[in-house]
Amino acid sequence: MKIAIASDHAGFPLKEEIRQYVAKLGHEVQDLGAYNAEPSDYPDFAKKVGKSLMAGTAERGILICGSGVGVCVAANKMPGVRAGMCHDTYSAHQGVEHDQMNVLVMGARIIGTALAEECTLAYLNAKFIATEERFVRRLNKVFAIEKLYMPQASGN
Ligand SMILES: O=C(CO)[C@H](O)[C@H](O)[C@H](O)COP(=O)(O)O
Repeated sequence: MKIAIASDHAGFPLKEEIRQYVAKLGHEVQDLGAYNAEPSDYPDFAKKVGKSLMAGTAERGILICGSGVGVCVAANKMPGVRAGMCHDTYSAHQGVEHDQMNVLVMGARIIGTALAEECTLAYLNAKFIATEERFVRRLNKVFAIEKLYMPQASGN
């Protein structure tokens, strides 16, 4: 898969580990920064990953900041982005299977590298279960909210 990854300065060290891990798994990784640990602003990086998803140049995203909260809030302001902060493997795969999460968010000040890698693997291997009518029904309600409050949203 094509994976867009980004972080702010706080997420930079973990982003570097996860970038290498995702590449080792055989995915095509787009590293959208930060490229060093100089202080930076998390919305700039959330926007880069969101734009990559909206343009279709990436199928999934990974965002990392200090706690995960900042990039998660910012990314979810963009149409078509369904970002979820996951620091456990259950949420990391269930978020895709039930909710079609397309951005995995983690906090570098919260989670260690080994668990972050396991969450990343669970996320990347998971697929939305489109055969479950209730998941599709709920997702369509999410699209409806997006259409109502983000008029430019495409709904996918
Ligand atoms: O972790 C965050 C809060 O959710 C932010 O996204 C930033 O990473 C954090 O605020 C950075 O903190 P710093 O004190 O500026 O290093």
